[in-house]
Amino acid sequence: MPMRTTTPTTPDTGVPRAAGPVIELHGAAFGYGEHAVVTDVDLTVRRGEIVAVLGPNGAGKSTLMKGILGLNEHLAGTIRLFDEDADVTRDRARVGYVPQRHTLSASILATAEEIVATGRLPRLGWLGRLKATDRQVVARALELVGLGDRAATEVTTLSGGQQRRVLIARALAGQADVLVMDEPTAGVDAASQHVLADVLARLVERGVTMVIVTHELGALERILTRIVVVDAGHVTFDGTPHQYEATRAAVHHDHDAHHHDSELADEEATPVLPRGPVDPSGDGHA
Ligand SMILES: Nc1ncnc2c1ncn2[C@@H]1O[C@H](COP(=O)(O)OP(=O)(O)OP(=O)(O)O)[C@@H](O)[C@H]1O
Repeated sequence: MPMRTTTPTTPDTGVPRAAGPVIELHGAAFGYGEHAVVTDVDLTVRRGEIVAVLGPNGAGKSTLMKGILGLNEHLAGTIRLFDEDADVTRDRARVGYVPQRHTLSASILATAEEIVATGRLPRLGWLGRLKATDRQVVARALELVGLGDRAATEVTTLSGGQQRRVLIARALAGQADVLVMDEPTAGVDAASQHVLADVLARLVERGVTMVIVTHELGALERILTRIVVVDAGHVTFDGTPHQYEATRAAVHHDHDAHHHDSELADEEATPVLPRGPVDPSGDGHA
């Protein structure tokens, strides 16, 4: 995995100024069949960024992530991965997917090690056999998420937070440069959220880029470099956590000024934000 560079960083995000784009969407639309769910998406994620994707239920967050991964219909615009047209990228395994935990069905009888080993499949030859080096990669991935001592444990007997870490290790075993995660902290208690955030922080130090769909920032907040809000199929905000907080504060201030004793104040966890700055690197290149 690539190491973090010593290139000068922007004070606001810590992301190297010259970090190249790993995901670039321009005017992109994704959906199912011919029905577009998210449209007009312009989004650039640079190496080393940790981007949270927020938004209400049904806003299109998962649809956008699946679009990046090539798992649904690409209906308009362009997608580039690692500076290559996504349709011709040979190495899609460089983008790892950590799905929601319920993909680990209770009926699966497999150890943590066996689940993580499936992450090697895109990297195996046509015989599909794990070699000694593959086993080492699997063991390292389990160690990296703090489950080195649980390799032989049945996944269904692990806690929710540990199962999520198994899924992260599976994506790491594919030696992904970018991890796209769907709700890694949902339903996980505060203490386990902090363990997960520590695991993700360790990955950041190794230069992994992350795009994380989440309903609430929680323990992830301290590791984020950027926040994107999706609402009703559109990106409605894209900026640093600092800019996000400032915008939220302004929205609430405005809201409170108009609804002093209204019950509406708590109605929406993610307020509809005006479109924010789209260039968190501050170098003029979105
Ligand atoms: N496989 C599918 N086929 C058809 N429509 C789908 C499919 N998956 C999602 N949708 C529709 O796309 C819209 C957006 O759903 P999506 O799951 O992307 O939202 P989300 O923001 O991730 O929501 P949540 O926070 O609840 O997970 C919804 O109207 C949903 O019904």
